[in-house]
Amino acid sequence: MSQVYDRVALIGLGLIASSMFWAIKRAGLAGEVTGYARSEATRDTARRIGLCDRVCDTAKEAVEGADLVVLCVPVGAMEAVAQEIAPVLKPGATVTDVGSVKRHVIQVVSPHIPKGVHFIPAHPLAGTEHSGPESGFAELFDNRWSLLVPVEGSDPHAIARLRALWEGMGANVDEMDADHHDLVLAVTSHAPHLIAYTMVGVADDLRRVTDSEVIKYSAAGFRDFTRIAASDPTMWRDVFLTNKDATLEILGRFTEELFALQRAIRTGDGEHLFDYFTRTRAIRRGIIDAGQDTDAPDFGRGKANP
Ligand SMILES: NC(=O)c1ccc[n+]([C@@H]2O[C@H](COP(=O)([O-])OP(=O)(O)OC[C@H]3O[C@@H](n4cnc5c(N)ncnc54)[C@H](O)[C@@H]3O)[C@@H](O)[C@H]2O)c1
Ligand SMILES: O=C(O)C(=O)C[C@]1(C(=O)O)C=C[C@@H](O)C=C1
Repeated sequence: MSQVYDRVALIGLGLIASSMFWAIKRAGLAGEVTGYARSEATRDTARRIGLCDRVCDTAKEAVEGADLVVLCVPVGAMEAVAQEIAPVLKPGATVTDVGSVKRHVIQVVSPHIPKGVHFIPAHPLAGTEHSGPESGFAELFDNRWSLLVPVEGSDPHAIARLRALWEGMGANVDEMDADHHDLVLAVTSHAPHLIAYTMVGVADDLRRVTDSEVIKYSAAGFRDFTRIAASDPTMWRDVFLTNKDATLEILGRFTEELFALQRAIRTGDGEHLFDYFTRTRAIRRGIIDAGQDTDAPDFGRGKANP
């Protein structure tokens, strides 16, 4: 892979920024990568582990002269960072972000982007429950989607360049409108996280009744919930506060379906339960067949589990 940008600046040195750094280095996609994080402790850690070619003590210093600036902070911090770096953005540079919500980021960041600077929001659909500068790894984006959400009048050449960066980091790239993005992610990511947080909260409430049995006999389903519910509280608080409408819409539908299932259990309607689970099983199969669950073990599909 050849170099896509001369200089890239990463603002906020957590899971996504550190993974981007290692993926950029793996493929030689940038000449120099600078980085900035708000806390001195994070900057020290970054310097110690060689995260970024140059770690700067201010966001402005990191951004000066950069051809690409990537905002890798929680969604609720995007506006303040955009406002701070705006005066030093290089004409012709591109600003992008990796936030999990897109309409809100566009609303609060766009007004701060000077004329002559491109703004192309993005969102990699890849992550883990870990956060911070030491949690990143070069393979995070391999074979995952990264969605570009161009705003009105986005320059096609700048979009193509950002696409080349994400493809160079191993991702498959698609473009999507911001509102559609926020609705899709409310279904596939935001509501599921809230449900996991709730389920683990319920288990915690029951702790006095069950002692430590919930942990001791934790079955696979609950373990998956605990992994998701260990995700960063700041990040997820911001996601729910900024993707309010779409999340509430999906939770409304979720509650209706939950009530229907609750009723089927109470009335002994096995047919309803069986049909429902048959339909949802087919969705899982579809995801695996589309090759989008790289973590899924092969359960011998087509043999014992067709
Ligand atoms: N974790 C995921 O699974 C995931 C996946 C895709 C996208 N995202 C999005 O990526 C962004 C970063 O998430 P992450 O998982 O890398 O988070 P993280 O917690 O690992 O890192 C965030 C970094 O931003 C820094 N920061 C916070 N406020 C700041 C500010 N005002 N100025 C400068 N730095 C600040 C923090 O100190 C930290 O270093 C978020 O917007 C999130 O929604 C996360
Ligand atoms: O795998 C995980 O741990 C994640 O939660 C990653 C995940 C997701 O929901 O898939 C979380 C938030 C993002 O914005 C994108 C990806």
